[in-house]
Amino acid sequence: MKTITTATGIDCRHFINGQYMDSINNKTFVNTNPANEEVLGTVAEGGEEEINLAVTAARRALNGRWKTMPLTERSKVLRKIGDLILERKDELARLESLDTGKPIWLSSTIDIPRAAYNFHFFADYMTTMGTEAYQHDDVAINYAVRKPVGVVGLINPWNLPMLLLTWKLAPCLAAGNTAVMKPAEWTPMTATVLAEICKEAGVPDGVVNVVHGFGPNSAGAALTEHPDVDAITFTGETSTGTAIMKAAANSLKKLSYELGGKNPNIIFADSDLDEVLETTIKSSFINQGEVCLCGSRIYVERPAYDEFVEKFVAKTKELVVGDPFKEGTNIGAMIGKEHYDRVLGYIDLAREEGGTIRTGGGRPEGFEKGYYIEPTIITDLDRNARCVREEIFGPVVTVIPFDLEDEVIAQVNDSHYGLSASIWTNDLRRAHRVANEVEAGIIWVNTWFLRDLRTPFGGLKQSGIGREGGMHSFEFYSELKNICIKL
Ligand SMILES: O=C(O)C(=O)/C=C/C=C/O
Repeated sequence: MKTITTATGIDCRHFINGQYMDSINNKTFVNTNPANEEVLGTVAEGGEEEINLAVTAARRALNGRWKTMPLTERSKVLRKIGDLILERKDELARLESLDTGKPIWLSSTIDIPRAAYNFHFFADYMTTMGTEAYQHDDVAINYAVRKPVGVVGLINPWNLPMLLLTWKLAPCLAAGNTAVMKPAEWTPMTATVLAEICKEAGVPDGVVNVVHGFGPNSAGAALTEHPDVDAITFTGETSTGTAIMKAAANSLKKLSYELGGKNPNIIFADSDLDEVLETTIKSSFINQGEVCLCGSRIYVERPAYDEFVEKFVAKTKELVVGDPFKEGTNIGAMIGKEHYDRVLGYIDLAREEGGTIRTGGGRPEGFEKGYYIEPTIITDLDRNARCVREEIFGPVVTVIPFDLEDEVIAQVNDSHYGLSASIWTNDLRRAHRVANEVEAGIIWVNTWFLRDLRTPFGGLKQSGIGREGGMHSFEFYSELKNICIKL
């Protein structure tokens, strides 16, 4: 594997049964850097044949060394993966920023360290797991044992590629499963390197497999339809989630989904505005707004509305959009042309819907190449405007005033999403009351994206199915068997 010494990328091949390999038909597709539209390398284009090879390897590996390996040894392997990720942090951060367009400081301080922590966390957590037992009078004793689900398909998004891949792969392996990973076509590089890191850490051949591909009838579709894949875990757009569910239905696969969101950020007038602004800049624009948890619907209690908007616009204007590898860049490039056009389309729609663009609103000056969009704040939109209701997944937020608590809760809950929400207030009772009423799976009060990996993580409604995190990951990545012994 060519390590990164220049601003170029690497060629990405499949990783099946412990070996890198090209596609059987030698087909490849080009991987492009969204920050300058230059070629980073080629990617093996996988399909049904490569998925079949990977699933066969994963099935065989289920009953090999991985099954007989003592729990403490498997825990050490996961810990070693985390260690090796940290050893290669700079290389992995560079690859992640080349693939995604996100600033290198973000890859280096969040994406890659969190990827390592995902493995370190589950390496520890897996050794603390218990199950349950019940004494049935003097008649019988019942006890439950956890067994792996089996072969798991991991279909990975492009916004936080390594953070999210490891968030799923770590518990998947901790529970004794084997994995076939399908990275997003725009971000193949860190997943490709992760495969060799797993092998170096002692993961037996066939336990971890990577198959690249894109578009319809590709590796992703083959993985979701494969009869010998027991479960699918997916993070991404709600519409793709629906398609996967249909494909997985015939073989009744177990599904874990973290899907889209249109997350409210509710700011009451009694909150500390400076503290609110510092976090709201992040929850609005970090990672180019390409985070499913971003607070893209901002509701401000009317007494604080004008001051908030004025200060929020001023701070947003200070943000630097540009080269992900340049010191001082706050916002990098969007993932690719298609998404760039889609987000710009929403900004145009906001104008048509009567919105006022307070700052941003398009492509920044001075960029010949690359998919850059200015951080954009929109006010004066009706609550039913599409830009208020639909996920934009870019550096674009709407700000809406409200007067009454019940009013803002009703507006916030009037959505088919229900992933996360932030609530800002110093009124303790109101914080609990509003948190209790908001329909979302993840609520932050006076903060955002503060993560404790033991907590249940996932969305309601069309934002997801199931929860991952701590015990909840094991609920998904294992099967509980109850054994009843007659005394
Ligand atoms: O922090 C996490 O565990 C996580 O899953 C973040 C998801 C962000 C999606 O865009």
